[in-house]
Formats: sequence, structure tokens, C-alpha cells
Amino acid sequence: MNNYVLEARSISKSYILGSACIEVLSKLSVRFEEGLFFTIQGASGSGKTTLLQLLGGLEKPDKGYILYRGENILQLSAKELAKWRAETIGFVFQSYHLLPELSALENIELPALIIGKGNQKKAMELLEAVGLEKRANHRPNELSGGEQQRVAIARALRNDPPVILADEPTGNLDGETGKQIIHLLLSIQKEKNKTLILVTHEREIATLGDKQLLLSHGKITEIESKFST
Ligand SMILES: Nc1ncnc2c1ncn2[C@@H]1O[C@H](COP(=O)(O)OP(=O)(O)OP(=O)(O)O)[C@@H](O)[C@H]1O
Repeated sequence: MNNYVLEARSISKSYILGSACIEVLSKLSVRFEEGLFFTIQGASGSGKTTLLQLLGGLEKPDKGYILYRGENILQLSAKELAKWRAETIGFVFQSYHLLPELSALENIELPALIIGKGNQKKAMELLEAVGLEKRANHRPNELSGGEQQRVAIARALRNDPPVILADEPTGNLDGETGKQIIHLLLSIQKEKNKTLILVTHEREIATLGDKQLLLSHGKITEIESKFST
């Protein structure tokens, strides 16, 4: 048994645009070890978001496999896949994706309700962990961008998933707030031994990764590792 929590094996993904077929990912293979922090860089349009969506089971590749602890998730039924996703993956997006009509606390509670394990006390503990205990009843439009992203991080952690996929989580934030969000994500990742896979355009953030990956021409290469000899 290896310690890879997530793996893409020879995946390809194309999009049809009009009469053109654009191959975004081409026989790409990559493996993610448990408890490490991975950063993914790549030019705009290189397929970073597409890759995260495939790894998180939001989309399916045209070819290849996505393995979670050695099991191919593409074999799961739609219902099983939704359950797997809710229990296994925490998503953090650039634009937060909070539900505007729900309070901060209710947004955090949502993933637990989906798998029938609601417990507002736990949601409140997470709100405290991200420093927003006083904003429990505030709706997203009453919170700053950085605060909304903190709520989104708490939501991503609600079901205690082993993997967090973060797509440009600081993209809409000023430099200082962005740094705070990265440090929050990293402290949680280290403390709880999560696998964090983070897409970023910012070199300063990318260099924090235990392993730095580059997506280019449909393939992934490792450009730096803190474990290299
Ligand atoms: N649903 C879709 N339908 C058609 N084309 C798509 C779709 N999603 C992505 N693409 C195309 O696939 C390519 C990769 O997109 P993707 O969003 O994965 O890139 P990215 O590296 O995340 O880009 P950015 O850094 O600008 O966010 C782009 O050319 C995009 O236009």
C-alpha cells in the first residue's frame, strides 16, 4: 500500500468549441501523497481548473482514471460519487461560492446537511477556528472578501475531508489578506495532516509548496520538491 491519497493516471480531457476540439489535458499523470502541500502553476488557459475539477470528481476525463487511495472513482454511481465528494474533498474557489441567502454559519453547515450529519456546534467551532465567531449570523454580502473566503475555508473543512482543492483562493484578495488566507490554509493543512492542492499564479505562494508542479501543454511536471536530494 502506497501513501498516495489521490492520483490521476493518464487522463485526457478535450472541449469542443464550435468546430474545434481543444485538448486541454493530454495523458497527464500525477500523484499526491497524504499530508503534503502541493502548488500548481501554469499559464492562463493551461487547464489548472479543469485538472482540479477532475481530481475532485466534478468532471470526468475522456480517458484515464482518477484514483482515491487506489480505487477508481470513475466507477462510482452518481450518488456514490456525490457522497464520496462530500466526505473526501473540500473545495475552495477564487470567488468563494457562498450561498447569498444563508448566514455564515448556515453556509458552513451545508456540506454536513448534505450527508445527513448536521451539527451546528461543529460549524460554530469551525467559525471560531477561522476567527469569525462574531459573524455567525451575517450573510456573505455583509462580509469582506477575506472574511467570505474564511467562511468558505470553514465550509470546505466541515466534513473533515482528507483533501482540500483550492483554485486561486487569493485571486480576489489584496496582497496582505491573501497572505493571511494562505497562512490559515497552511496551518490547518499541517495541524490536521490534510493534502492541500492549490492552484496559484503567484510565485511567492507557489514556492511555499512541499512540491511545486507546473501544468504546461497538457502535462504536469514537478519543478521543485522539498524532499529532493
Ligand atoms: N466547459 C468548457 N467548455 C469549453 N471549453 C472549456 C470549458 N472549460 C474550460 N475550457 C477551456 O479549457 C482551457 C483550460 O481552461 P481552464 O479554466 O482549466 O484553465 P486555467 O489554467 O485554470 O486558466 P486560468 O488560469 O485562466 O483560470 C481553456 O482554453 C478554456 O477555454
